[in-house]
Amino acid sequence: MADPIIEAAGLGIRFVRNRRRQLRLRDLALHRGRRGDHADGRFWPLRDLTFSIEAGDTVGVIGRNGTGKSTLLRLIAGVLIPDEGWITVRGAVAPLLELSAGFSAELTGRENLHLVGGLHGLSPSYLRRRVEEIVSFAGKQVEQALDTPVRHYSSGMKVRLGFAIISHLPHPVLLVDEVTAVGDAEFRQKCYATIDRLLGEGRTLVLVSHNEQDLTRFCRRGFYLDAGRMVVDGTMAEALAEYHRAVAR
Ligand SMILES: Nc1ncnc2c1ncn2[C@@H]1O[C@H](COP(=O)(O)OP(=O)(O)OP(=O)(O)O)[C@@H](O)[C@H]1O
Repeated sequence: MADPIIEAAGLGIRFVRNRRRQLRLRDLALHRGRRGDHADGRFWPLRDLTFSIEAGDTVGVIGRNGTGKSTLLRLIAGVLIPDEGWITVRGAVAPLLELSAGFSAELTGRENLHLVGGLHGLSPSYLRRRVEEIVSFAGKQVEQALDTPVRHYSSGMKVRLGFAIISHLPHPVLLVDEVTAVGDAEFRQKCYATIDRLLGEGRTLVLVSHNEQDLTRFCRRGFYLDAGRMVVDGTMAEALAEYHRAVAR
């Protein structure tokens, strides 16, 4: 059998909160005299995660706010480096994460398309051949503003262009973080149709969402995270059931 496309063991990462900015009298009283992760602002948003994902798996990640879901996607994307354990991804990753985050405000839509596409490993000739298709996918407004600096784009236009670029990557691993929560109804339909098409091609999906319909629609498998730990690695229905039980407690 082929090796898993994503594999992690004992995976953990530590963040440091900016205590100067966040320090409050209440915190001072709470932490005085105590030495621990939180006392100096250091904490583990994710710890001790062990899992493997096979090519073609569709995994939904559920959990309360701030339990490390987006951090997990950023570790898979290679944007963050673990402090403990390891993670291996055997294939290129198309990250539908912060969709307009990589854009340079002073560059035009067209220039950003080449920049971001290039950063994700697409060759200039491949990009030139696909520009029309990508731009038409992004919609009329973006098409008309293609040679305007991105700082004049609305947030919806930036997200559309970002989605159009990333969804055209041929990469086998697709990471999606609440992308269907942004944009209007038409954009959402486009997102759904695109994700369906990409999954039909056998891509591997890791989806973070609070939208249970989306999770159930796209994912066979489910991870339920709580306080940075893996509580359930099972079917999507099992992960959702445990999450509901925890929320009701
Ligand atoms: N760069 C960072 N530096 C310090 N702390 C961070 C950083 N990024 C995230 N955090 C903190 O790490 C924890 C996990 O954040 P993460 O975004 O992974 O949670 P999440 O489960 O995706 O939350 P949500 O459901 O609200 O999107 C949170 O406490 C968050 O405030």
